[in-house]
Amino acid sequence: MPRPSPTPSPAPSPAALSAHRSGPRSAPLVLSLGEPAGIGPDIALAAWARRAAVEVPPFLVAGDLDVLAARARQLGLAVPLVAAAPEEAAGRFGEALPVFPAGPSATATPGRPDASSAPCVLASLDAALGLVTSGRAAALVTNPLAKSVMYAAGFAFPGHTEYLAARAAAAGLPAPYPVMMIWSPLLAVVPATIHIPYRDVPRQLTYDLLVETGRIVARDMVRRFGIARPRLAFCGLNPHAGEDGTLGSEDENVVRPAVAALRREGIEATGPLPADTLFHPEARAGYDVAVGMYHDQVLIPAKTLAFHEGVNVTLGLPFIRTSPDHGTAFAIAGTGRADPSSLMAALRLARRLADAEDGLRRQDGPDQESRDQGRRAVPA
Ligand SMILES: NC(=O)C1=CN([C@@H]2O[C@H](COP(=O)(O)OP(=O)(O)OC[C@H]3O[C@@H](n4cnc5c(N)ncnc54)[C@H](O)[C@@H]3O)[C@@H](O)[C@H]2O)C=CC1
Ligand SMILES: NCC(=O)COP(=O)(O)O
Repeated sequence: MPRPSPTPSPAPSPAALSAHRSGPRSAPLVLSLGEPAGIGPDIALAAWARRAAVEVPPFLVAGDLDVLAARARQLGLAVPLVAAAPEEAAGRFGEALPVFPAGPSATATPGRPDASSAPCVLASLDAALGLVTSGRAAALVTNPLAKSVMYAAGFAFPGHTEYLAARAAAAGLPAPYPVMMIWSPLLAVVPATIHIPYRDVPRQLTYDLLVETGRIVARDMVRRFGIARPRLAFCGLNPHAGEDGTLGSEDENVVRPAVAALRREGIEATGPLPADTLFHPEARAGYDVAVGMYHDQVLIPAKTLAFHEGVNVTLGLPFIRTSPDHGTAFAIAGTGRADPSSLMAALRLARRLADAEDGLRRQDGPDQESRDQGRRAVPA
């Protein structure tokens, strides 16, 4: 079988550009399908099935309806599906799971991923992105994709975080730098470096990266999360935050000056702090966001404390994007064992952030609204 090459769709859509006029408050959330051989379809169906019991905001899935229908049959879930435009989704959500048909079908069976799914994954993501940047959907929620599957098919980005920022920037939207945050009511963390090999961390951990990350986190915590003076705790890179420079130089030479620069800008930043003692309850009470130097330093405590409540939020994007904090969980795809709680938390947080953004836009007044209407949408 020829290897599919996932190609982002290039052409701008005039209809999408003008549709930004619709206000997010009236628009539903859009969920990408994610890796079809993983648990994305399972948790989308389960979230809809529990919509009344646990308050799930209306959403529609962008992607292949047949994948969802087949998974519902396999799981024995009576979830009616309806092809719908975003404008119809909220009205249909009570009776059926709305699906915005997009892209080719996938042939991979649950638990057995192969690169043939990549075009289906990417078409769903691009369609969802187009809906959110054109204002037809209020926020983007992404189901997990399998990075190795996408890489094998030629996908040139480490993950959603970097892909979405690149697409926004290519469309002329302001996307300075994408910042990954794993958020739960217990703990919010940001890895300053994201999906890179460990050996590259010290080299990529620069003063500029930390200052820019701190600025974006502080700004989004104020604007989107409503925390008036967010407290940012920066982990050290080395054991004991370098023990005054005796256990590595990065803490003194890179992290401390970056924290000082953020403080001069009025941002409440502290650090470098020893990471091993930053996550017990008393320590957590002292900050709003822990900024880690590498992925696992902060994702391990976040997922250990709140795996099923955790939400992956991308800060620094010109639109709202959330995601469950977990991956494709191939071993349990199609078995009925996938817990949809993290997806439901991602949907609820996306709704909350979109409503907050909408309120701010209204406060900013008609000038801001007309600037927003002039924004370029990322083509679906
Ligand atoms: N946002 C995204 O697109 C993400 C994608 N991934 C991708 O997922 C793939 C698998 O990654 P893993 O490291 O194995 O992590 P994983 O999160 O898929 O699985 C880790 C463990 O947690 C369990 N698990 C995960 N979600 C669950 C749920 N909703 N209910 C019950 N149990 C659940 C799995 O069965 C497994 O035992 C990789 O290809 C990775 O790239 C991982 C994280 C995020
Ligand atoms: N470990 C989190 C993760 O892999 C999520 O990546 P992304 O696809 O949201 O960029």
